[in-house]
Amino acid sequence: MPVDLYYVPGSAPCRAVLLTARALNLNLNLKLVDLHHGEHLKPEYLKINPQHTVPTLVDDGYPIYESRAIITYLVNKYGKGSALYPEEPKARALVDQRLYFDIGTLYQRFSDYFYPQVFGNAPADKDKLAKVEDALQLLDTFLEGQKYVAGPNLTVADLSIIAGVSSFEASDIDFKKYANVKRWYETVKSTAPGYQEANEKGLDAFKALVNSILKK
Ligand SMILES: N[C@@H](CCC(=O)N[C@@H](CS)C(=O)NCC(=O)O)C(=O)O
Repeated sequence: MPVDLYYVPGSAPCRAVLLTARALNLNLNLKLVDLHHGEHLKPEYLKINPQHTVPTLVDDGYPIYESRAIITYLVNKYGKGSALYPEEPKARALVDQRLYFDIGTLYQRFSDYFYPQVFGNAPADKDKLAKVEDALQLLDTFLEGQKYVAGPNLTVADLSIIAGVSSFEASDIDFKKYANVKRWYETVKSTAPGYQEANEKGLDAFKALVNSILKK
């Protein structure tokens, strides 16, 4: 039974899933969703994901959405014993903490700051920018003396966070001024399996979309 992934190449949460699949050497059956034409709002799609988001994974008929739930599921199911999502409770708790920091703080604050400018024609809000900078400072602190965001090994937390932080490249946020973040970014780029194919390609599509909108 194939594992289907409903996705959009430019989407950061979709890129996190593609990176995880590559790290697990797992082939996904990719199904492009045309958000622009509202394919995600059609009854067939709402049946598998009422939240109408990408990514959505369908494994043997079982749908899972929310990228961080998908990537941890993939390691649980297809990467038994993998360091990508360690089983030891404390090590796992640290990975989970980073994933929740990502969804609730880091990527959330970036979305609050940047997407109204891109998709809502809103002016840049300096208070929102200060919150993003505060989150980047926290990430920098987490990375002090650590190779990866949850310790010495690459984990799904790195894959989720790099998919989001790489999207910052489309904005005016200079995340490379945080020395630990800059070093970590280069490390993950060069050590995450299939990084170029799984993240960089979609990131280029995202940047092109942002540029085309902001130039109008
Ligand atoms: N927290 C979700 C966010 C997913 C999300 O918002 N995806 C966007 C594309 S990047 C989407 O599907 N937007 C369409 C919609 O919400 O209707 C995840 O990580 O999967």
